[in-house]
Amino acid sequence: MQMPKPAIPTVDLSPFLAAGGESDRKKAMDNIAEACTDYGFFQIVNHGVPLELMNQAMELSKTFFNYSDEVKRESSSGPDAPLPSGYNKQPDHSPDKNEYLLMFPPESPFNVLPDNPPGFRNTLEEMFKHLAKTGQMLEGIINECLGLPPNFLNEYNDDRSWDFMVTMRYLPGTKTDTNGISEHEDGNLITIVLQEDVGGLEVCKNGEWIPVIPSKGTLVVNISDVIQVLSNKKFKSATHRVALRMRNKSHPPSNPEDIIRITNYEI
Ligand SMILES: O=C(O)CCC(=O)C(=O)O
Ligand SMILES: [Fe+2]
Repeated sequence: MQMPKPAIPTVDLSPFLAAGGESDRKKAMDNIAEACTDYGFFQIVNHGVPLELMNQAMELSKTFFNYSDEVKRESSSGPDAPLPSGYNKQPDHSPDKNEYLLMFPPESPFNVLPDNPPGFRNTLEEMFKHLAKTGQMLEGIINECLGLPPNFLNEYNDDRSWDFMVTMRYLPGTKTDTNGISEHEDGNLITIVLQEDVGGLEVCKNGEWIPVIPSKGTLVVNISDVIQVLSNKKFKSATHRVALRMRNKSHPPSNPEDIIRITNYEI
């Protein structure tokens, strides 16, 4: 008999946002510590990012990515830019099949954000602010889970101007070419991913690939290298990848070209 695959745990963050009781908070922290130790990944619900805003960001991203390459490239920072912000597409020879729009915090002078579709820029800026707030809250929680000095993670890098957010579309693969992002670990502090309902994100645990099952309104959190080092490897910076073979009968996306992610990287 085949054993069911283990699932990446989901944690309710409401005790940290509302006036939650101490015991609910402690329970959530224990779940997070266990998830970070076992997988380096967990999912969060009741995180404070409005569902309507997340839906809007996804919808407007789809509209943007459906524009022609020529229009999208109007939001590219160009080869001489000091930083790779704005629109970019992986070159044809790249093993990773995706295109993306990268931004720094809303006030960054390096941002190159599109004017269209209307409201897109503002929506992305709002998403950034919300995810940054969620990131700060998670840093506080992880700080406590690890027993670090109070506020250590929030203060270790108090210059948040290099945090960045990527809105990405995975390109349609082929039968044999299912790679969205090759396996890797993230080099930052923590990463927060808004997965669309098509999934595709997989985490490696003991050599086995475990899918992160998407669920409406849920965000994925992954521990990255900095926390792995600070925790002396207690918390894992897990190897993960995006495999686009979810275009099967069990999980068909409404339109296979609309596989959108919004990912925020706390540096
Ligand atoms: O799109 C995803 O689900 C994950 C993206 C990712 O791993 C990354 O951008 O580092
Ligand atoms: Fe990653």
